[in-house]
Amino acid sequence: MMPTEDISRKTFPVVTVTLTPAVDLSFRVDTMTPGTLHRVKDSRQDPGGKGINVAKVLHGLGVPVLASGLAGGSRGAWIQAQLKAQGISCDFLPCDGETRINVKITDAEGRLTEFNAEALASSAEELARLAERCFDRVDTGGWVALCGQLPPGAPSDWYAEMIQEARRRGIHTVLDTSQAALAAGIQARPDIVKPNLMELQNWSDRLLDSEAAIQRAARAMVEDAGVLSVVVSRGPDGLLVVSRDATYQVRVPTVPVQSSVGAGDAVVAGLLSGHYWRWSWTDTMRWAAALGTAAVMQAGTRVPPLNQIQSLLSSITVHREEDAG
Ligand SMILES: Nc1ncnc2c1ncn2[C@@H]1O[C@H](COP(=O)(O)OP(=O)(O)O)[C@@H](O)[C@H]1O
Ligand SMILES: O=P(O)(O)OC[C@H]1O[C@](O)(COP(=O)(O)O)[C@@H](O)[C@@H]1O
Repeated sequence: MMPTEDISRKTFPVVTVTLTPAVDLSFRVDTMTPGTLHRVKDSRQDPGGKGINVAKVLHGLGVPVLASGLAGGSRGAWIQAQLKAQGISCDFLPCDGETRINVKITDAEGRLTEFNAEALASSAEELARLAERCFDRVDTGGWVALCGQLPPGAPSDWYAEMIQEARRRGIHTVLDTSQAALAAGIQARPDIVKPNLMELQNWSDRLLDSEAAIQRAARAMVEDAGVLSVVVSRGPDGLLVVSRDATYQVRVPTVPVQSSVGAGDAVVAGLLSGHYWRWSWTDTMRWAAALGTAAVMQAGTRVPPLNQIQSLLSSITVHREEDAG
């Protein structure tokens, strides 16, 4: 019998945190019409939740990663069993209750309709234990990816506290969340924030109906809050990347869409892998956009194959727009 890996002492260059995991149930239908019967063409079930998706992609790329978080019930056990079967190291604390199911429906035009159920509540003790275990397992100089909404019961500044503690320990952070957790989290100045357009719009409390408005909102995140880099994912319009001294537009090709679930998580994995390999920022942005675009070409949240990611790179453009300073 193969000895099982003892991960209790091992540290990793990247640890992902998923407080709100889910079993993602993905359906493909021709058209979505409320109030009618839909015959499902394809269906699949994936371990889901933003940090879990980031870990799956990083592992697929060969970047050592630990998926951590909270998971409850038989679905929580299923998620961990699936990750372990794929060879992904995980460290989830058990919590009371049954992990949610999120339903994702993609129509023939690639449009996604999502039903995300309420996540399990977590207690202050569980969150404190998780924070401690997460920091025990990340390399100094490594990265913690704080991904997804906060569960009921968590204070809205939980990510902000994690970011501050990470900085004290010499650990970098990437934040991918929404609503109050995003507003509080950016005040703690993570290294990277990855909002999608809707999350940026909610944060800025303005209609982002022009290129100039989108850029102003992203720049405000950098200048008002002090975030180092804001990477705005814009679906088929690629990425807008704003840092202190520059703004970049990353344009992606038109591709056939199987499912856009997890595309943003693939972008986060792309940013982390570029940092892990010490690539230039331009190469990292191009790679992250290629991962997002390759992800939409897969059913559910299947990890895109390397050759597909590589074949997209030449059709992705990175354009530096301006020097702000
Ligand atoms: N229809 C699409 N065609 C090509 N690439 C896409 C498409 N939708 C998303 N992507 C890629 O995936 C990335 C993340 O997508 P987005 O939908 O903005 O993220 P999120 O899942 O966070 O909402 C985009 O920046 C882009 O690279
Ligand atoms: O924590 P939230 O905001 O409910 O999101 C959870 C969902 O996000 C996902 O991670 C997908 O995220 P993205 O499409 O934004 O990359 C799903 O796997 C999961 O069902």
